[in-house]
Amino acid sequence: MSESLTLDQLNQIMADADLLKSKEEIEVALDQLAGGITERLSSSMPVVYSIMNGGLIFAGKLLPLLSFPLEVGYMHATRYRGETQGQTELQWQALPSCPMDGRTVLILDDIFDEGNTLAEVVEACKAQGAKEVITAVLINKVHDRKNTDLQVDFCGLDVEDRFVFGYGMDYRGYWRNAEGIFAVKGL
Ligand SMILES: O=P(O)(O)OC[C@H]1O[C@H](OP(=O)(O)OP(=O)(O)O)[C@H](O)[C@@H]1O
Ligand code: HPA
Repeated sequence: MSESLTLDQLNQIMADADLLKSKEEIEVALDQLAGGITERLSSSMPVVYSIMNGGLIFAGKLLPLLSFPLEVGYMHATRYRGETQGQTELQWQALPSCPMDGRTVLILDDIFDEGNTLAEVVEACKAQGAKEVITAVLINKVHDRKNTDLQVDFCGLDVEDRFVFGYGMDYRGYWRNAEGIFAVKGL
């Protein structure tokens, strides 16, 4: 575990960060995502899972834009655990909170980076009997280090290959609340 950060250091991280996507750009992307998801799933009565913690804000912003019947659940799977490098092993801190047997499942997560998290979550949902598993992410990080062949069904925005925070994504546990997508200086 890396050393904890002080208030001054955390404020400096924000002051030095580069804004990659503004609130306005994200809102446009959310509207487009909602349109596509509605077209595909409005007759499916899906159960929509957000992957905690990162998926929290994405889900909170997207769900009110979907005006069709759905159920909401959560699961908590973590690979980075407050660090800037992912671990090989995905740690489940909360298993899916509602039954998915025979259901259409929509998984919401903040970022598709190396892809391990979403790939493993999709497999877990299939193993639990989901009829189909659809994935949506706010951000896809563009690089050639994807560890999976999984193709995300719905993606809001592409970002460059830097460590990002905001809109649910953390820098060492902090700044998930930042209203925009920022890249940490030097990372
Ligand atoms: O595509 P990958 O390289 O697997 O990374 C993406 C995952 O990493 C982050 O979760 P994290 O493990 O940091 O847990 P958290 O959501 O609790 O912060 C993020 O929320 C995604 O779930
Ligand atoms: O760039 C990132 N930022 C925050 N969390 C993440 N999880 C995977 N990649 C990232």
